[in-house]
Amino acid sequence: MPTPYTPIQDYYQLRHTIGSGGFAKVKLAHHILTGEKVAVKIMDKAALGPDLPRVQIEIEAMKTLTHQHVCKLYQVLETDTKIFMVLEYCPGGELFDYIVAKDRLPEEEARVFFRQIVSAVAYIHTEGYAHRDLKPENLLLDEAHNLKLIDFGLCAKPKGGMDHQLSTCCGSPAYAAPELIQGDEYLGAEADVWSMGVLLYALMCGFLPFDDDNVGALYRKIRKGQYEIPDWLSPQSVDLINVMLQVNPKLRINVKELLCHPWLTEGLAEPIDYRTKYNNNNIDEDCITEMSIHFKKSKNTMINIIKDWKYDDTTATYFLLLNKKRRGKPCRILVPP
Ligand SMILES: COc1cc(O)cc(Nc2ccc(C(=O)Nc3ccccc3)c(OCCC[NH3+])c2)c1
Repeated sequence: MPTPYTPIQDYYQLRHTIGSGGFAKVKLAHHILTGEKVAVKIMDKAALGPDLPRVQIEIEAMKTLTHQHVCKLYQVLETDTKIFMVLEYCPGGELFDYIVAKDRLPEEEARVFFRQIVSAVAYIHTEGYAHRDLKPENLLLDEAHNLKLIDFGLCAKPKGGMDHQLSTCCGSPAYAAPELIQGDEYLGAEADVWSMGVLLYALMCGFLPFDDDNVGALYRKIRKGQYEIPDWLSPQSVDLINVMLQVNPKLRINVKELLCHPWLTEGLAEPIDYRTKYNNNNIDEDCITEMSIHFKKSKNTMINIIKDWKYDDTTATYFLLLNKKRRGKPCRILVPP
């Protein structure tokens, strides 16, 4: 049965499936104009049902988040029955599988990864978002072995800002903060710090601080906040885990303090730089030139079209050309104008 025509094929050559989850599957694809590889997350609207609004929330979040450690959204296409999210290609797979394969990570390697995780989370918090589902499965490795945060399906942008209390319980139990599973009102940013504490523990230990097959028993352990400290952990790392896994969110370290914790800044002259390396306000010259030739527009017109950020093929072509340039490849469109 040939795949029914979808507009996605005007812009991408779809390849094999690289992942499938609840109501989505992810396929490898090539962007026709630039030749760049991407991941296309394909969702069936009917199957999404009541979860459809979560996808809209994620797409709106992804449109404002551009950061070196957040998986980039390039384009969104919608048909009557499907939603396509064209995403940054992360061939290194999940951090979860990487930890399992190595049993646990040496402290130095865990520190490099954790700096990337903290910078991604600090960035999304400054943009007003909490992720709320931080876990190794939601951190992918790109081809340069850098981490990319994915899956903002549970993220929240509280209307009243990051100090506004949230109440919906979500995310994976083993990484969920006590106040979140307690059903109390909670701050997304504080809950994300707890999840990062569980993540750091998993990175350096290879197992979870709170674990139990019985969910009730697991919740009790999380609320007690007691966990084993293996003898291979250094005193500094134990201190950091301790201040992140504080049951009382008001006693828990916050992201700003996290960025200058001694364990994280070891060997550095200043706190972790979490700012994005992208600047969507000054459009890259080489990309404008290439695109204005291909699309037969003046440079000024091309700049204004790009600055609409419609997340159509123009947005995708711009970011993918920028990616090519960053990887030292020629900033060229492969198809004749
Ligand atoms: C914002 O970024 C998002 C949001 C979201 O909802 C889902 C994803 N999921 C992704 C993105 C990229 C890949 C990927 O590139 N995978 C891959 C590529 C080549 C070889 C192997 C894997 C992705 O993979 C899903 C399977 C990973 N276990 C999911 C990003």
